[in-house]
Amino acid sequence: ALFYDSYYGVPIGMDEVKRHSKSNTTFWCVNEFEPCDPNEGRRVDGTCNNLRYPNRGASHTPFTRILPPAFDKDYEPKKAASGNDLPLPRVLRTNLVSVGKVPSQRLTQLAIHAFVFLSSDVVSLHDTINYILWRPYCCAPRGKNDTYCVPNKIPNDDPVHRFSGHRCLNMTRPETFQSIGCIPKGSTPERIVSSTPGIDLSSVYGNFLKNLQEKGRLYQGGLLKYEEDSGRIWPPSTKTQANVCFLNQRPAETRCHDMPEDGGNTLGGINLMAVWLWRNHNFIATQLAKVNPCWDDERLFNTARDINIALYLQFNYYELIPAFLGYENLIKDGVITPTGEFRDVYNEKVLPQVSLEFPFALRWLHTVQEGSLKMYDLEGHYLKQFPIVNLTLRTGYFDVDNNIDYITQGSFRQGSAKIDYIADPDITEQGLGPHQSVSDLMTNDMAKNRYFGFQPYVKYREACFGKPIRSFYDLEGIVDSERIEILRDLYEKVEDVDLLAGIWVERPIYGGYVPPTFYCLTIDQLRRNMISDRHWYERPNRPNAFNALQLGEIRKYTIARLLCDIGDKVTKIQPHAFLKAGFNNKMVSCENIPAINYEAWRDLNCGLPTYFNQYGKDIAE
Ligand code: HEM
Repeated sequence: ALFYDSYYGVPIGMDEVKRHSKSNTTFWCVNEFEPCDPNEGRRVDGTCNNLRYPNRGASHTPFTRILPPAFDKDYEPKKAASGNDLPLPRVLRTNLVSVGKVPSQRLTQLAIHAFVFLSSDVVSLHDTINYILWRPYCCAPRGKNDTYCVPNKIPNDDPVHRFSGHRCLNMTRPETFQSIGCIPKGSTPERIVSSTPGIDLSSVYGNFLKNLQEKGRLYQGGLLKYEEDSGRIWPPSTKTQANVCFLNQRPAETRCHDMPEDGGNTLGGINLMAVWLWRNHNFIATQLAKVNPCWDDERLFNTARDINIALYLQFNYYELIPAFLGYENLIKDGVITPTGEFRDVYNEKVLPQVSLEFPFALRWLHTVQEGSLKMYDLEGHYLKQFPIVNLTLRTGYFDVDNNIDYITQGSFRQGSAKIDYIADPDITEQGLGPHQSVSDLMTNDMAKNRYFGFQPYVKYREACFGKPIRSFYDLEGIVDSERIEILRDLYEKVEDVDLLAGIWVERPIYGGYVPPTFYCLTIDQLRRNMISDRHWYERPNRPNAFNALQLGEIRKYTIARLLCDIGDKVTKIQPHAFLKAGFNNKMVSCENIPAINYEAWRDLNCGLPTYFNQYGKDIAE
């Protein structure tokens, strides 16, 4: 095996490995992997994606930054230009984002589930687990002596908590290479997370080969392990009571997934998508086995995983992201191609990394999370609702009372929250449901803005759009006047405005529905993914690349097809299921939702006839 320093990206000797082993930092600070084979497909642990820098792309490797960091002394959050403290995060949140419930008439809950799942592919849970489980005391006197604790103050005149008496919101600092001990303290804090930076279904296949082998693979027919319960297929479950599904209401609720990573047991939306894409792997493997009876488990598994990741990228890039950022915008900016042909923009000089700004910008979507998960029967009749924030770490709920059937129906029938500067009260006042007595996700978002050391909003705005902003007047046309007035009340100068505050108040981008700076930070990463990923599914020149026929099949895929193939009792759905059903998007039988023809993967060596003629045309059509 090879040993690489996870931060510096260079090979290290056994002495160094032993030193880490002694100080218990091997897991975080050392990447151990087998030498690269240029013809091998995508590795689960992300190594060998870039053949020159083989540990880049693995977990625990550094983020990149779009703009260099800006901190105060000792890497504490920066102050206002005047040297005064910046406004409290909670004050910014309560003033800049209103609270209420306004249902979107355009986007469905499914779009939000898919987005949160996408973000879970590139971050990890430990920063949240830190304050929920390991340091629940940051608001208590004990928290004062713990340098990890950085709780958020609630002012006396808070619109909600002047009545409740709460004066503090629990929070801890983000974990960094410095705090873990990979690199010396005293340098710019660099965030560390466990997911691989690639958008590669980390929440399904995990980030480490050993976990996938032990918890994922069935070693039969290319399948992932699964359980059947009341006619439904689930990922395998933990058999002990001591598991991460803390909120399971026993004795009825017992299910807790035992997957290679725990992400699938966390937020409701991530859980749903993880179950669906887990099942989808087995659906694909089964189809492949039908057309290729001579393929062994290994080949079926690897091909099914490659296709599953490709389908996921296809619906993210061509369906989900356009529903927010605008289809034409994404074509113009080179994020997607309208032609459907191969596309090869790989550049080995660009390392497979995620910008720190990307998952941070995605937090803006907290404003679009509808708090009540509505459930419907198979005919679309409303049945009941449940607060989604109370589903975190409560996998068991999905498996009782047919809930997953009704939640699945709700996912494409219920609207998300509207994009409108208004956030759901469950997000702003509860956030973590029963896990904390009080929490405001968006106050934490604002506080993290500062602990990540992002430069001011105006610097990002200038980096994205060129034009400098020198005064609050320059925000005219970018931000509505009433919100400029609030910014002016809160901040001394326009150059003090935090990045997230700017994103919260911007007017949506032309041709799309998101704030322009969110757009800019998001497409930067979406482009980086395809440029830096040697295994990008649209490439004709990657190991085991799809042929034109196969890519053509992948291009047909939609989230509606996913639910038709593996959703619980889904027999009809609208073709664009991230958007609400309506005049141009009528619900139809699943038979009318384009499906993948797995004949495109038929291997003539298996000796069965093919359904395609030599021009790649489906003879059966
Ligand atoms: C039920 C709804 C949701 C809950 C309960 C929830 C909860 C949380 C929590 C507790 C955090 C950590 C806050 C902190 O920094 O202390 C967080 C961060 C985050 N959330 Fe959500 N969230 C929800 C919905 C969403 C949605 C719809 C998205 C869409 C993309 C999203 C994306 C993110 C991202 C990207 C982060 C940052 C993660 C990181 O950098 O480690 N969340 N969320």
